[in-house]
Amino acid sequence: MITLNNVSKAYATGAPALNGVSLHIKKGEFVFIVGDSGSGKSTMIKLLLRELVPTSGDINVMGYDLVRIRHRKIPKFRRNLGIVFQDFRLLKDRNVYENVAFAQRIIQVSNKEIKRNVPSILAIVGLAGKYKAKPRQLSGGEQQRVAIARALINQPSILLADEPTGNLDPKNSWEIMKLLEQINENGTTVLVVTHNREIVNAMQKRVVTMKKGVIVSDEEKGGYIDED
Ligand SMILES: Nc1ncnc2c1ncn2[C@@H]1O[C@H](COP(=O)(O)OP(=O)(O)OP(=O)(O)O)[C@@H](O)[C@H]1O
Repeated sequence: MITLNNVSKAYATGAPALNGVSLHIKKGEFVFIVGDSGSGKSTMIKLLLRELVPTSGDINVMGYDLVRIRHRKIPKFRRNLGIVFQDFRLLKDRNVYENVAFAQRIIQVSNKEIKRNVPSILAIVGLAGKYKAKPRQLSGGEQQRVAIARALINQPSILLADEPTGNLDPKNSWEIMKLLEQINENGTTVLVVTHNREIVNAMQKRVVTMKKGVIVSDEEKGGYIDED
């Protein structure tokens, strides 16, 4: 489903952000990517989204060769991916329903289908009663649920979450992680970049640890490795 083969990425300045990274993630896995600030986690996410191209090495996601993919095929490739960020990135002047529906309008789903799909995804994320609310009327945890609904509405095979609990308190963080786990149990491959040590240790999932652009450990049912 996701294969990185000896991938390096150097920016114009500084040491390479990724340096010879190889990683294979199978369909249906739940994987945490952890590591210090600057270890290369965001760079890896950007490479998987094809926002960046590696300096060397190969990346294959869902059968797409992301080094050689043609530009016009990138939007279609990205439909396989849902993405959630630390800062939610909701449309502030639109209500919950519209924030989620928007992702379907972009790919020209009919209004009739949108009216069926949006309530059903809002029920899955536990927001059925809040469809008229604007983002500012919601808690951080609720806003992240809207973002997750938006990421899932087009039924991606892979969900990428970049620090999804970075702005949340422990209770909401835990609820969001449980929701991601449930989504994974329903068949979506889930990758979560996080600094949340307690959650990583408690969840007993695969943990890939990065340091200075290399993978220093990759463990099934792993934990958060302390620095030094
Ligand atoms: N656009 C850029 N130009 C130059 N260097 C960059 C750029 N983006 C990232 N870097 C550098 O690449 C390295 C890896 O950065 P990256 O953002 O991937 O780390 P990270 O693990 O996601 O960090 P954080 O946890 O703080 O988000 C860092 O040394 C960073 O300074």
